[in-house]
Amino acid sequence: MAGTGVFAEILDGDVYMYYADGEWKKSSSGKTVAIINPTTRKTQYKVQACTQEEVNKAMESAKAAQKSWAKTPLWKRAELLHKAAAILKEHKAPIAECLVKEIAKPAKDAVTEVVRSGDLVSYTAEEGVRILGEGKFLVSDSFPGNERTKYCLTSKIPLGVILAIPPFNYPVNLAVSKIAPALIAGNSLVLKPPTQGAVSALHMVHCFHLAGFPKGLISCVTGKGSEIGDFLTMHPGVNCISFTGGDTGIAISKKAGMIPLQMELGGKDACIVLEDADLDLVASNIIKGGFSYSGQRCTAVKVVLVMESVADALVEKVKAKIAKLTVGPPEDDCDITPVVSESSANFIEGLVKDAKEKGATFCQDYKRDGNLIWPLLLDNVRPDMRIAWEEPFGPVLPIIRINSIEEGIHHCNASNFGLQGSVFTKDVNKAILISDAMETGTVQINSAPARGPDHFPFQGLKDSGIGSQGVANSINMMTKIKSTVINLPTPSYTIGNGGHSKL
Ligand SMILES: NC(=O)c1ccc[n+]([C@@H]2O[C@H](COP(=O)([O-])OP(=O)(O)OC[C@H]3O[C@@H](n4cnc5c(N)ncnc54)[C@H](O)[C@@H]3O)[C@@H](O)[C@H]2O)c1
Repeated sequence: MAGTGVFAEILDGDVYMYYADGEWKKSSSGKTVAIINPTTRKTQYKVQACTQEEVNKAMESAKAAQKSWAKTPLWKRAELLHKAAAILKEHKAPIAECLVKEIAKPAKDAVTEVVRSGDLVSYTAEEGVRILGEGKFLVSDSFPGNERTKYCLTSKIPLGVILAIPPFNYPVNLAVSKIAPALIAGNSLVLKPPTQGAVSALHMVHCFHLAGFPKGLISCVTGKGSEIGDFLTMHPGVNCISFTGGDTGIAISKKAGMIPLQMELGGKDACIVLEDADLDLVASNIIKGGFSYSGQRCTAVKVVLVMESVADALVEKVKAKIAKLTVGPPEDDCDITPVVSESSANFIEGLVKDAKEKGATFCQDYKRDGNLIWPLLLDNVRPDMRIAWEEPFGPVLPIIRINSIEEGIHHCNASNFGLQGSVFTKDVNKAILISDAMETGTVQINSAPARGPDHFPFQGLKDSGIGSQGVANSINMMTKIKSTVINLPTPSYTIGNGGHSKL
């Protein structure tokens, strides 16, 4: 159970402690932040509201710890990461329980998130020893005007202290996807978990603690993003920010100093359906893509752009599948569970009302109880409706009927987002042309958008982000190239098998 067994150490009374300098600590603020269970809408957990002074201390120890960590052999760093991964997987049940209670993630998906996170940590350790185990050797005579008088040795060096800020919807997976690459590359890390999801993240951090990482190397400071957020992101001790979330990321990018940024932000992933598409395949992908975790995924299908001639048939198939979705608490492993907060539910309701006023066709009755919103398909959505452009982050999916492929591409590209998109057709040549025309970081052919598998590159264009994620990309992003150039007094060439060089 959460907060018991090995995790009893992270709890003080009924308040979860924050982690810094290798220890679980109470904040001197005396204040706590309540974590509301989205299902019961009552306080489920409490975490420390850290002060700016405590953030400063965490930054200082991160800086000190990084210096010796960077001198720790790569294989030893990898070994510790493998150990943390195993501990994480061993304790999947209590961590999954937190995900169920804090963010209403369906029980089975919650377990999957923890196991996937353990796998991600191990994979990153392995990928890291290969990527970081290689450098480059360049010779100068390939560039015009140069003789072979310079040998350039390059290797990848750490950046320093990485600030990691994940969102609520994958508080464990999107935290380890920053922690593991940072650590394998020789960086230290300060984690600011989302409020909803903080306790899952603290349990996950304890697994790293139990693995025996040096003190100060990882810390986890809790508190309101609005209170310590700016202080963290503008902190002079931070050498790189890896952020996943919504528009907050755009504001952070503008405020952050001259440091590398990895920003994975919102999306409005379009699903373009051509006349020759396998409609059963499309319908099941729309259900999986649009409604799993109640639509609260960055890569959820967020708008369907379907050719008019097949729209009626597709809508019928999707409606039939929606009717089979179970709606209820995450503990019962329902398909549709309460959305993360009341304000999120209110926002979704605002989009639904706007669509109603402007004449969208409701394929089901709109139904809401607290934070629980029943799955809703809105047909005949038009570009003047907010739902055509905004990210509901809930189980509401708009369908826009199109009369040409160009119309679909135009709608996709008119969005300020450019995370992923998908195209359904049996004509692979058309699919490639459409993929090239869509201004998104990834296009899925004949499948719903998805971030995984976690070693695939993952990136957004436009307001959807800066940089690229995925195991290898994150490792590279959290390093910098360092060169050492050996200068020879005279050119030196090797002849190989042909004879002896004249010395
Ligand atoms: N592209 C991706 O990889 C990806 C993945 C998952 C979610 N998302 C996006 O995340 C959003 C949903 O997540 P959310 O509601 O947690 O996003 P959010 O932007 O509200 O919050 C993200 C994180 O930022 C923190 N934060 C808030 N204010 C801050 C500040 N001033 N300074 C520093 N940190 C601050 C939050 O506490 C949280 O940890 C959606 O828009 C979704 O599309 C994107």
